[in-house]
Amino acid sequence: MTNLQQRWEELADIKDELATRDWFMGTSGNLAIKVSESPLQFLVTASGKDKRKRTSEDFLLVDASGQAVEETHLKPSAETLLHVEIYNKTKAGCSLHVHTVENNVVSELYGDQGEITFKGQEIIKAFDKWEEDATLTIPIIYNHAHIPTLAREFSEHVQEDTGVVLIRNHGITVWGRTPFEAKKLLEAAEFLFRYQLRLMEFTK
Ligand SMILES: CSCCC(=O)C(=O)COP(=O)(O)O
Ligand SMILES: [Zn+2]
Repeated sequence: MTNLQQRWEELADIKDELATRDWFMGTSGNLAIKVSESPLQFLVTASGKDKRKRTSEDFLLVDASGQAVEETHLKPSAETLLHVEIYNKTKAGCSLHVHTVENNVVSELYGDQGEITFKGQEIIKAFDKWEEDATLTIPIIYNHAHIPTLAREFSEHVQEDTGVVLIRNHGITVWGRTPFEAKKLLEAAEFLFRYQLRLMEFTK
């Protein structure tokens, strides 16, 4: 199997797994995995597809500016520019974007603050924060319809090889050095969002 095929299968497996969680409602969401460093090329989901289906047209290879590397009728995800920022600025190997009801509600509740901070939660360790009083702050950015503008604002929060950003009333984007790490961060963030919403039900 070539490197490209291996990365394809890896991303397809993650897509299947996130699909079992019902995290691709209404064709939402997009995923990417780095294939080569120099030149920078990554696989990204084709736009507008039902990401619950596994097909030979699920992904296409794009370059450092998000353009398809080869002639294809497939369109890269409408949000490819966000993945472009991640791979150009960090050593991340995988980036995942999903819309869930929980991440949308949390982003709306805390959107005016521009961030949400979690503390006293064991699962914060998933973000490599091991101190007893560790806090995790997730930025929340405005959902600009103009994707280059969205990508520019998103880019301000892309500083490390791992990260997580909420886009208000839109969804979450996470990235990690490996697909395993990106998925771990996504699951941990969604756990925290569910916890927060559940807790609020009892503290009204
Ligand atoms: C119907 S969801 C609207 C677009 C979006 O936010 C998304 O995540 C999916 O867009 P893509 O072009 O990647 O399919
Ligand atoms: Zn989206």
